[in-house]
Amino acid sequence: MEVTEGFVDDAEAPPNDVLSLEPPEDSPKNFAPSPDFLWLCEELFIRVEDVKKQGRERLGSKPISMRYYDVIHHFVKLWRRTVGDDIYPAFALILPYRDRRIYNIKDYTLVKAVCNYLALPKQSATEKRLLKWKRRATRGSRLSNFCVTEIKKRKSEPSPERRITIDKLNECLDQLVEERNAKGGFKGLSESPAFNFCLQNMTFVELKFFFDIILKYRLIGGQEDKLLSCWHPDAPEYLSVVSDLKTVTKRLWNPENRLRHDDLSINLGYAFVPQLAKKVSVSYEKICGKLKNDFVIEEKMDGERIQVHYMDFGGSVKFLSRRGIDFSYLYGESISEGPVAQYLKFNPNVKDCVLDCEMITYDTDRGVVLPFGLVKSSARQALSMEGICTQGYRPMLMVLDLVYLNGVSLIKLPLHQRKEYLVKILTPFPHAVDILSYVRCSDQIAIKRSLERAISMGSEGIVLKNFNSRYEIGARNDNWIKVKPEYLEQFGENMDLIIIGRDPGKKDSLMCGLAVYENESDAAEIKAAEEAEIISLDSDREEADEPDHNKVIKKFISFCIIANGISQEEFKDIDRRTRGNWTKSEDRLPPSSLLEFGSKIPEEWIDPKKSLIIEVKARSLDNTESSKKKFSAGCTLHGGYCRRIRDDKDWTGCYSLSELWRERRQRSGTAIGSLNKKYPKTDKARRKRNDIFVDQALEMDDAGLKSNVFANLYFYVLSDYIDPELNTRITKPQLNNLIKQNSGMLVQNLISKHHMENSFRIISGKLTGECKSLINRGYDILSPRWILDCVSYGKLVRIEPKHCFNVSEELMKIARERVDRFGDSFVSTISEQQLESLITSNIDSTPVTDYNHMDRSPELSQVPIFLFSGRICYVPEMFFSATERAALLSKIKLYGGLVASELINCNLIVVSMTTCSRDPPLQKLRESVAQLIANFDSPQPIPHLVTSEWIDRSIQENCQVPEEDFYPA
Ligand SMILES: Nc1ncnc2c1ncn2[C@@H]1O[C@H](COP(=O)(O)OP(=O)(O)OP(=O)(O)O)[C@@H](O)[C@H]1O
Ligand SMILES: [Mg+2]
Ligand SMILES: [Mg+2]
Repeated sequence: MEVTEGFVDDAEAPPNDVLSLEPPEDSPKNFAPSPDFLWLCEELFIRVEDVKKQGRERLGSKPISMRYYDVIHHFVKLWRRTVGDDIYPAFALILPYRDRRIYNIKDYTLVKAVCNYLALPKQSATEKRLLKWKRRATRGSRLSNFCVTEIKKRKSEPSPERRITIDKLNECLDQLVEERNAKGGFKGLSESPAFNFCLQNMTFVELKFFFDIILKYRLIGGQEDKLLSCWHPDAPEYLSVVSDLKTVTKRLWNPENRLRHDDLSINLGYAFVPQLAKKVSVSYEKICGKLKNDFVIEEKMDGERIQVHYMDFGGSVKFLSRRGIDFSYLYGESISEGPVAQYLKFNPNVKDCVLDCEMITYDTDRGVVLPFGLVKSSARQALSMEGICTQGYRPMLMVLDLVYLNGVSLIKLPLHQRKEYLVKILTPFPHAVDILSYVRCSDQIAIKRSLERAISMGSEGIVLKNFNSRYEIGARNDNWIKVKPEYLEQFGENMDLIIIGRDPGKKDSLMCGLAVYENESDAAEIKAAEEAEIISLDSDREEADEPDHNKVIKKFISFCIIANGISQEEFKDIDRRTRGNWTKSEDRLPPSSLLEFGSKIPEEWIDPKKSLIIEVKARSLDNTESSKKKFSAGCTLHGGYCRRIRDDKDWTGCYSLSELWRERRQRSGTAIGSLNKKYPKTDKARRKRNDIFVDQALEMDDAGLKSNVFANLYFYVLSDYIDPELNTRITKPQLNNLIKQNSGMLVQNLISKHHMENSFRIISGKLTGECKSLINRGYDILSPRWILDCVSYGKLVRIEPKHCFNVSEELMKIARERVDRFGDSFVSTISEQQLESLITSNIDSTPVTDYNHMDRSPELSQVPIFLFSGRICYVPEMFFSATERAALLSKIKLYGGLVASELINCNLIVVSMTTCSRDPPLQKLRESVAQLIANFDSPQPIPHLVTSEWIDRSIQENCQVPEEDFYPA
């Protein structure tokens, strides 16, 4: 069908009211001249401060939030009655951090400029005092107070003929932006005419708030939403869609005129928060149900989310990140230029439109789309126009959705219709602009097949979208579901954590935190707010633990320390971008309403709202008793690694406590805990994988041959065993098997009398009921550890404390004499696993008898020879020469890793560095990996696949680096 200008009007096209959604032409006007800035200070800022000062002590019976509301309501009414309908000039000053103007003024800059203005000598005592203002700060005091105090001492208050109006101040600020950002001619703040004009003409009261504004302080801290919703009930939500105060105030000035849901929508030229995909861990069947058995399946592309605003027939094009950062200078500002924009081939009748896309990287040398990992690292260095297309890479726009067309928002249309329109208006251009393909499906088999296919193609996963769903701005719900394989040796997805603390002495570690959402705020406040109709309460109970952009972050809590993966440049970058925002903990701790620590307190902390987000690779969760106390989250990450600074996210994008809990719940799933999740007992294929330990035990005993180690001994095995170092479960049948293979005899109960006391061993790793009663009857119970050690050493090892689960005093005494203070055996040779135990116990100073109950120690991974501990690597022969492979294997073993002989047994696959993602052997290998999940009805953990470079880099960095960055390209 030919596309005609009016095709959106066709019968099947959007309902008519969509067409009438053009923004109203009339814009708000003020009838009175601009009020004085002093008036704003007195009518709003000071009154808000007064409420804050009075605090929670009740004045009359009004709760504090009502008192704030009164002040704000009064101000808004006053503005409307005495000034007019355009409140933008005031909002820009009241909400400076929401204002787009960038001044680049930090504490330091301001202090220097003020001292300069006071004509103080360099490094004066005053200057030093001001720079250290935080030390003297009591709660609620700010740098602006201290600056004004110093000015007061030396200058008298000016009494200008005319006060500075709000408009005049805004002009000064505009000018300040220009001065501060002027290329080449950059001047210090003290030389700024705009700044000096304000200093000379403002009263002390005004000055204080002026300083706050240029420092982008939260002037009415916490009351922003009240202010916005007092002005217009839809303003808070609308601001979250358009992220621009000017747009909000221009559109929303008559409270009678409510936005329809659609208006919380796409605005040409302004970033909106894109719809996100939700991760669910349920069966494919349930997923189908959530998607109403009618959905499309797309590949999950790994790049950066980007939205294209195409305007004026391509005369102007904008590429916006989801935070509204404009990347048009990189990709092109109109269709006549730029590495991407010039390839946007739209039907000539398209005047304007908005596309939801993913920007990926295309390898021009080899003609492939780069797999994950490389995209990000290549994009990171390529933030200049020159950088972006050189070195054989180029950006490629993968279009996912069409959400706006010729003045009309399409978000109400069902997905399939948006997709149909998309292909009608846009012609792909090879390697530069493409439309993501999809298939329509209805059952779980399709999901499973697609996931298998994604794995065998080396892709990140798939995204499923309800065929008939509308586009929901900023939502993350069941209409878009992402399905990725789980990975072995990894805890959930990478987490985006907020930096909250650091120890400046230790240059290489950062404390990170989680967000806690406001699910239940203080009951009195909710009531007051409800009465005042200033917040709408979320009634959707089911989604209660679902964070989305509408939810408010209540506070942050400490979670972990990240010591790996942060390069020197990244440290400098973090430091530069947070300078001036750090507080020494010994001077002052953060209010616990903002940031909460456990027993571990960093030397310096930062307000999370002024901090940065890093993407952290999460290997496993440590919820030992000690970490429960150390971090306010009640657990911590073990082996976390910083993959990158997330420039595309701010503090609101922080991973949350509820997400962590969901992940934990899902991991614990059906069985007892995370250990079991990997190897559900019920499943055949799983059980096979579980043979790994047995294999190893046998392998150590020379090529898996049976031995006579247990000849003439009888065994009674009571329970499974969880190996504390490998985090692996060895089941009772496996233990029995191991005993049999090594010539031991099994008894099924104790009634059989045909054995002699001293040729009989009871084995248990758990205090079961039966075990208890046997202990009470005076039997010695040995740990399965003893079985494993005997098999490993190929002989009956002498009983040491670690082999004793519960034994008589006498036996324990003998056992103790066989080891030194740290439990190191005087007799047996030592395996790496055991050395690991020794070192752990040494560090923890755990009593020697406690081995069996020990957790894998986090400190351990810092010892280089345990770098790969827990890793079981499958190194397929076909990718290496014999010598190469032998070298690699010894490296793995040297650093504590194990080698598996079969794919099914491994938790990491290593191929050679020269392997190309399209090599047929690699494709076959990935197909085998895909087969691992073939018999399951929900996503299963699979091993990561890396090139041998991962081994080298891990050794070099002395920690396991992110696997996804070492995928064969
Ligand atoms: N077919 C697709 N449909 C929707 N989103 C896709 C698709 N392919 C890739 N994406 C990307 O996946 C992201 C959502 O996936 P996910 O929530 O796992 O985020 P992510 O890739 O980890 O990145 P982030 O942490 O930024 O959200 C989207 O923001 C988008 O950038
Ligand atoms: Mg992504
Ligand atoms: Mg993510």
